[in-house]
Formats: sequence, C-alpha cells, structure tokens
Amino acid sequence: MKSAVIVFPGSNRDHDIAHALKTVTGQDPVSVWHADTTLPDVDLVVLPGGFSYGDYLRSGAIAARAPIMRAVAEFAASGRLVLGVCNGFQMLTEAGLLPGALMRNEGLTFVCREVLLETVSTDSPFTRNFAKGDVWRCPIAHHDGNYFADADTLARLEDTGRVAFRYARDTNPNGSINDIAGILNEGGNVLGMMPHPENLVEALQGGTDGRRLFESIAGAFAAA
Ligand SMILES: NC(=O)CC[C@H](N)C(=O)O
Repeated sequence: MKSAVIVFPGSNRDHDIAHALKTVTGQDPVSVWHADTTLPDVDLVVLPGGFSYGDYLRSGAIAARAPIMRAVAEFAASGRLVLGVCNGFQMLTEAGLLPGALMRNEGLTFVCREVLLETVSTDSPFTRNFAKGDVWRCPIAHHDGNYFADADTLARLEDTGRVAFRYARDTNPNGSINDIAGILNEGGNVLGMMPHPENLVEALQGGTDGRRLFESIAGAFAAA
C-alpha cells in the first residue's frame, strides 16, 4: 500500500504518521510539501496533526487553501482514501471535504491526555478491522477539537453510519456534540478524527490500540 503525507509549515505529527504507516505496512510514505500541486501515485493521502500556519485565522483554515489541497480534493472525489488526523481533520472540514466545524474546546484550554474511543461504524476501509462497540485507548492533543454540526447534518451523519468514533465512558475532552471524535464522508473514503491513533501503534508508545486503524487501511488494499 502506497501512501503520502502532506507536510505544511507547522505540521508536527507528520513523522509520527509516517512511522505508524511504516510500522504497519512496511512501506515508507512519500512526503509531499503543501506548495506542491500534484500528488504521487498512491493509495492513501494523510493530512497530519500539528499547527499548520500557526493555527492563524482558524485551525486548518489556511492549510485548506494551500496549493496541494486542490489535488487532495480531486483524489478524494475519485474515491481514493484520505485520512485527516487532528489538524488534518480541521483542514478537511475547512476544505469542505467533511461537514461541520471544529470549534475551540469547551473548557477553552489545550487538552493533552488519553481518552477512550468507541468504534461506531465498521463499514469503511478505515474501521473494517474493528468490531462495532469496541472501546479503545487513544491520545489527544488539541485546543480546537469541539466538533459541531447543525441538526440536519448531524442527523444525516448519525442515520447513515458516518460517525466513525465517539468519545466513550465520559471521556469527551472538548464538548463535541454527540461525543463525536471522528466522521466519514458520504463515500466512506475520507475519515477525519481528532485523536491520534498514530501515537499508539507499538508497545514502546504504551500500547497498540491505534494499530487497528492502520491495519484496516492496509487490509483494505490487501483484500482488493
Ligand atoms: N495535535 C494537533 O494536531 C493540534 C491541532 C490544532 N492545532 C489544535 O490545537 O486544535
């Protein structure tokens, strides 16, 4: 499985994601600079976590208008896989590739801790290796993770199995509506999530709970 990680000025989890992909798939992803306008021939594009453009204006807002994002939008429209983690999720909503918005955390502070996630939808290439209702550990680190969508959008997400992950057992760290931690686009080929599964893929990191997400993606290609 070939992948690319887009690097923006201020990205800080690009190496973490690259390490997770290498650990699980055995292949190093290609690094693509935000100012590039074309993507290499890959199966998966990742928008990593961090503080792109210093979070100026709104987290992810400037990155969503970076030159590479036109190619990312076309890549997503062709049905290929796009994963946005944390700042990457913020970029996906700002770019209109996922609905809703990520507002300032309810407590108005940066939150860096571990939460519990419940897998809600297993019907996507990103979640196929999970069981519905699985509860797993995942680290978070953000100040703008408070997911919000209007009532119609929320109903559509809930009714069509597009909520991928929810904060479980009262661990919602940011006030996200319906405890939403990650959502899918209509085609199921774009996933945005605030928590960082790339930081829990090997024992040295304190556990391997995040590994299944990368194994799901890799498995989707092995099965194809
Ligand atoms: N870890 C991250 O990706 C941080 C995301 C974003 N800059 C925030 O703090 O909300």
